[in-house]
Order: sequence, then structure tokens, then C-alpha cells
Amino acid sequence: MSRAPLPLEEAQARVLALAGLTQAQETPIGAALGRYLAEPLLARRTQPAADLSAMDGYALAPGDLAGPWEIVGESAAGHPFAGVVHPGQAVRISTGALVPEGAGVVLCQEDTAREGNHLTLTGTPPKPEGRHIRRKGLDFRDGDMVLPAGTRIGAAQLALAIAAGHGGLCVRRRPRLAILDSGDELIAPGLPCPPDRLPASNGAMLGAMAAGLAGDILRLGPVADDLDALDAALARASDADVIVTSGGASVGDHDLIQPALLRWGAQVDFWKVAIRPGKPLLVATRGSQVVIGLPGNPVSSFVTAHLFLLPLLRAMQGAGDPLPRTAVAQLTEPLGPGADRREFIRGWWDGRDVMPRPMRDSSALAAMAASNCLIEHDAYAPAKAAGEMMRIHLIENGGNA
Ligand SMILES: Nc1nc2c(c(=O)[nH]1)N[C@H]1C(S)=C(S)[C@@H](COP(=O)(O)OP(=O)(O)OC[C@H]3O[C@@H](n4cnc5c(N)ncnc54)[C@H](O)[C@@H]3O)O[C@H]1N2
Ligand code: MOO
Repeated sequence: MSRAPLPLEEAQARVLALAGLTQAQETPIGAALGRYLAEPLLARRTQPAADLSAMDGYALAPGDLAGPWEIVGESAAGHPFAGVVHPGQAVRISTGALVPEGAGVVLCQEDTAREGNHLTLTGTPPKPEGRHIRRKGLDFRDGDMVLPAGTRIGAAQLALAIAAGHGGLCVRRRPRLAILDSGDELIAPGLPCPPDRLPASNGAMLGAMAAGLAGDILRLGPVADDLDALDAALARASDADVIVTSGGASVGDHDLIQPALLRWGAQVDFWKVAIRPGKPLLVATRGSQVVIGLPGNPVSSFVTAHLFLLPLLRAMQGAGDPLPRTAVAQLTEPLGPGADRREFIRGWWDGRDVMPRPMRDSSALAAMAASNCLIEHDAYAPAKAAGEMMRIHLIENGGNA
């Protein structure tokens, strides 16, 4: 095991390489939100299935644009006109209704005047004449691949799958996650907390970050800094696909995560990444189980969960794009030169510019909670002036759509 901190990209690649795919399972469409497609999704129908009107108005024969016309019937959504439209005739038509046989033009209602069944042109006919007609197959055709494997099912993908004729989807099982936070100083949330103690906030935070990505979440902790207690906690994690620990990852006498993992039979894949905060990240495996050992400082835990844990949970479900998406934004104020590790600075992005928070301490939750992004500041980068562009990670919604 190398002791030199790994570059971030190499460390992320090593974690993703450990991600075994979970099983594919047929799931009712309502339960597929947030899941990843195990196979490409093929359309089971053509959309639109026939030429439809895109406007409320009148269907006319092709080229019959001058009028007047006699209204011979109606085509409403779900109630098509049974006959054929001939020159000199018009069929009242609603948005989404089938264009009747013989028609090739939809004239907008606003461009007409109607008296009884007599229709005249008052405005301009459509140009080109078919522009208000949605042609059969405009959206997709039967058999088309409408979504590739690895797509995350969001609201639009859910709607598309239903429109393409699906009532269920083949998605991958969400990994079972065990969260183990450790430290003698930790007190369960809400209990009285003397000055030498600290409320255990990381477990809940990690559970919240992983909520949409993990299936069952087993909370183990807070556990004492004691090898037997850690053994007992790890023994309860035998069904988990991923075990995330927080705290005890560093070099102190009470940092027992690594020895406990070794006793449990895990093999360390790597320890330490050249990032700040989050350097003491530890990654290990035990059979197909992957252990992500996060540093205990709350901001370090957050940043490393964002960069490693969530991508792992996505990759195990076959996500096409498991790493956090980034954007670029303009600094509102100068930044000093980069440190010896790539830094993730808490910041506020207003949609265009990004303001770095002055507080950089890895224990400081107030600045973290007042941020909606992490600003990447490269190791040894020169100082940045206001107005320079920086890469940012959006952290609302876990950074990924
Ligand atoms: N001599 C060195 N000391 C430290 C180094 C180093 O390289 N050499 N690295 C520092 C860095 S960087 C970090 S980050 C921390 C990480 O240490 P651990 O992962 O061992 O974390 P702990 O010592 O257990 O805790 C650190 C800090 O976080 C608090 N904590 C822990 N768990 C929770 C929790 N569940 N909820 C809220 N807060 C938690 C804990 O009380 C400590 O204050 O090590 C540095 N030291
Ligand atoms: O890496 Mo530690 O996470 O800098 O505080």
C-alpha cells in the first residue's frame, strides 16, 4: 500500500474500479424514480402515433388556403373525425386531435371568422402550410432506443418511459449501505453534551447525502474508539454492499478504523488522497464489500462523501456518469495561491458568480451549511484575481441531477 497521497482522479478511478454492479430488477415505474436503467429502453410505440394538430383551429385540404370553407365536422382529442376533408371543407380541430384524412393544413382559430358552418379567412394561413401539424413519429418511433443503459430516471425520463409504452423499468438494485461513525466523544443527537463531547452529526449527514442512492441504510453508531466495539459494529454490516465509516481514519492513538478493518478481514486498497479537506480517506474491500473510510471532521466527511461515496453508489447501479458534475463560475473576490493539496473551498454560487467563504476549517459546519457549492482550487495554483473562472461542484441534490 502506497503511503503517498494519491492524486484525486487516480483515487476516484480506483474506487470506481471496485464498484461491482448490483442486480438488475424489473420495477414498477412509480418506484423507478432516481434509479439507473440496467438496459437500453426501447420505445414500444410511435409518438405521435399519427399526424396531430398542434393548434386549436380548422383542418383543411392541402393547398386550400383562400377559403371560404364549409365546416363539415369536428376532430377532438380522443374523438377523431370519421370522414375525409375535401377542398372547400373545414373540420374543427383541437390541439392534440388527429388530423383527418384528406387534410394537410391546420388554420389557427385566431385567423378565421365563423358564422354557423361558414368559415372565412381573416388572418394569414400557416407558412409552410403544414407547420401546425405534428407529424407521426416526431418524438420517437416504435423500436427506437429512447434512453441508453445507465440513465438516471428523473421526472422527464419517467414521462418519456410512460409515453414509450412502459409500465415498469429494468433498473439496478440500490446498494445496501452501512454507516458507522466512531469516536468516544460522540453523543447521540439531542442529548445533553458536556464540553469534552460533541454531537454526532456525521452519521445523519451521510445518510441524508446517500438517501436517494442507497437502498437500505443501516446506521451503526456512534461507536466508541475501541477495537472490540468496532468489531461488533462491523460484524453487523455483513449484508452491506458498502460500508462508510467516519472518524478514526488518521494517525492518532485512537484512530482505530484501519486496525479494526484489518481485524475484520478487509484489505486496504489505498489511504490518503491529495485533497483538502479529506486527506486521510481510506478505501478497503472485503470480498465484494467496499469500505469508504471518511475522515471525521464534518466538512472532510462531506467533501469525501461527495467525491467518493456517492460516485461509488452510482457506479454500482451502472450509472453512465457517476462522478460529480462540475461547472465553471467567476470569482467574486480574489483567492490566495493553492495549497499543497487541491482544495475544495465552500462557496455560494448565485447562478453566475461564485463567492468563496472565508472560513476554511474542516470542522466548520456553519460555513458548509451556508454554501451551495465547492470551489476547486488546484494545488500550487497561482493566486486568483476576482473575475477569474473557477471549477465548482454544485452540492445541492448531491451535485448530480
Ligand atoms: N498528526 C496528524 N494529525 C492529523 C492529521 C495528520 O495527517 N497528522 N490529519 C488531520 C486531518 S487532515 C483530519 S481530516 C483529521 C481526521 O481525523 P480522523 O478521521 O481520525 O477523525 P477523528 O480524529 O476521529 O475526528 C476528527 C474530528 O471530527 C470530529 N468527528 C468525528 N466523528 C464525528 C461525527 N460522527 N460527527 C461529528 N463530528 C465528528 C471529531 O470529534 C474530531 O473533532 O485528522 C487530523 N489530524
Ligand atoms: O483533510 Mo483534513 O480533512 O484537512 O481536515
